[in-house]
Amino acid sequence: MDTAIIIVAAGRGTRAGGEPKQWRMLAGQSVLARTVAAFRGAGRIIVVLHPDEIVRGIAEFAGQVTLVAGGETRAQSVRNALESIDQNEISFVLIHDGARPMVSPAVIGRVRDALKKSTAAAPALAVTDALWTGVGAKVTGLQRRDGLYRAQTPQGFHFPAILAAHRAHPGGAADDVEVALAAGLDVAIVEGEEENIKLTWPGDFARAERMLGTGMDIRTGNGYDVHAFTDGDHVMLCGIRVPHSRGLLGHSDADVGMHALTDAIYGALAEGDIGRHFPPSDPQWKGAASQIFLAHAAGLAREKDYRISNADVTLVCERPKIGPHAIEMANELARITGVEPDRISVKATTSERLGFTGREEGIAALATVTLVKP
Ligand SMILES: Nc1ccn([C@@H]2O[C@H](COP(=O)(O)OP(=O)(O)OP(=O)(O)O)[C@@H](O)[C@H]2O)c(=O)n1
Ligand SMILES: C[C@](O)(CO)[C@H](O)COP(=O)(O)O
Repeated sequence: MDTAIIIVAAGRGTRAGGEPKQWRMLAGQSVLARTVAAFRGAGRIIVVLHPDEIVRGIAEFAGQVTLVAGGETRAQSVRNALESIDQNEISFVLIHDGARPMVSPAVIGRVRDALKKSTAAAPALAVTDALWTGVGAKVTGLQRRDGLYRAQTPQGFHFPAILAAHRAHPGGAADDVEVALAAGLDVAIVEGEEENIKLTWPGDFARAERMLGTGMDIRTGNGYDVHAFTDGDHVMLCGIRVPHSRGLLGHSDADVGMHALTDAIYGALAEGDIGRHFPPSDPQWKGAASQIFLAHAAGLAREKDYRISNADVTLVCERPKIGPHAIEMANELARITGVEPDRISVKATTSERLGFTGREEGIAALATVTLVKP
């Protein structure tokens, strides 16, 4: 193999906090293991580790990679790796941050291809946001963005050229393109990828998990409620006043469908039930419109970054007939919860005249909800 891959992972990850970021787990694999895996088959892999972590590196990568002790700075870590390479065996080097585990074969391929024509090549993304200068959280001026790029790795080089450039450099370069430019090398820009992020700040890990599709949290909850009939001329069901020869008995407006849905949301959030948030012993909820309860549960879900993916409510009664009102009911539940109407279903069934609903002593309702946190 005439290509060496240098993966620098000797930093302390102070901005990310906690354990050095290369060792943290990302979707069931350490960041560094994921980065190393991305380069398997692309060349001879050299991993640069903090001197105190060489033993750990041997345990994790024995026989798969060559380990080199890093230096005080990124540039010094790269230099240590370059000096360890035999010039007779290697023609090209790709230098990559261990903290960029999301690098794709496409980006690696583009850098390698560009080295056929250029002594140096690196991936980057053109700046798309407007750029300002600022002091103390105040905008002080504008910066043209034409011709500005965000640099990524792997940065690729003809080996003798980058070795000489590093030997000649005074140190302190942010990356190897800076070292190459200082030595007068031409550097080709190839297309980078948004996904090729460098894990730098604490929030970057959740972002990477989301990109890998493993950060999604999906929860389901169910709710069940019953209210007995009493004297009256209407019932409130899923927020709709339905004329009927009887009413429903309850502390609030006895909207059995809305209560079941509210409890389903609380259940998915592991937040108890309506009684916990709106105690029946509290006189202020006497005769209350149940949309207060549902809006509270939906708001709690939003506060916790969940959105309602869908909800399904089933009303169990012989009468009144629900069919003519079902769409209006679903629309009302959608309005209160703030979701699209086609994500809410309201349907009904009789219990074939069996049991308390069959004897028309009351109405029962069941609800299922799915909450998603992306
Ligand atoms: N002395 C150093 C410093 C950094 N790196 C590596 O260079 C890459 C990019 O650096 P950065 O994101 O700055 O990592 P850290 O130096 O670990 O982070 P921080 O600056 O937050 O401490 C990382 O993979 C890091 O491990 C290195 O090998 N040797
Ligand atoms: C090498 C690099 O990742 C290219 O974008 C970057 O320069 C590293 O910068 P940092 O200052 O070490 O975060």
